[in-house]
Amino acid sequence: MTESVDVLIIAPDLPGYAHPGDAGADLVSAEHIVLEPGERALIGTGVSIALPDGHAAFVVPRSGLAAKHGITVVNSPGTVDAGYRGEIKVTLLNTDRHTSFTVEPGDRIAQLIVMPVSRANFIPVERLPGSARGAGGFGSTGVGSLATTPAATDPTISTDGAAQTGTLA
Ligand SMILES: O=c1ccn([C@H]2C[C@H](O)[C@@H](COP(=O)(O)OP(=O)(O)OP(=O)(O)O)O2)c(=O)[nH]1
Ligand SMILES: [Mg+2]
Repeated sequence: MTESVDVLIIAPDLPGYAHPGDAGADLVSAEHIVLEPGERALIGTGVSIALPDGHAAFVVPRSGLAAKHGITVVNSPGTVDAGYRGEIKVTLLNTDRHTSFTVEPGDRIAQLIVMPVSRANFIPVERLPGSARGAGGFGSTGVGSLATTPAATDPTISTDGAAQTGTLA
């Protein structure tokens, strides 16, 4: 954890970090809502913020709700832009196939992570510089256990020809 930043906020209750060093501050629901199995809803938090320039906040699921109830955030991580002054809302989804999930006002439904972000200057080029990974992705190093992955056990084995040339047309 690096330095803290000042975030201006309008909220009935301030989002809270449960422990020192936590990255996520819990967001609570401002609404009562019942999510049927497979149902999603856009839920208000009553929170509006002004982030410092060069920062964004990300709305991410709580692992406890995910593991115990199958509750997640549809667009995770939801991106809150520094210039956004509206209410932060959470697109909660009940992935459980059998059990509904009830949200009450004050329930902690997601968490907010404030991060520095870079703005990119997108520079058009004909070729990209080479890299060890090259164009390998989407399981190119094997799926699952590292022990059964040739590329992980023998670094001299390349799993993708593009990684040798290191260029993309
Ligand atoms: O989980 C989220 C995601 C976004 N927002 C707010 C803050 C963000 O700055 C704004 C726009 O989000 P995004 O850019 O992801 O949505 P969009 O569909 O591209 O909408 P827009 O056209 O307004 O940019 O909505 C939330 O409150 N919760
Ligand atoms: Mg947008």
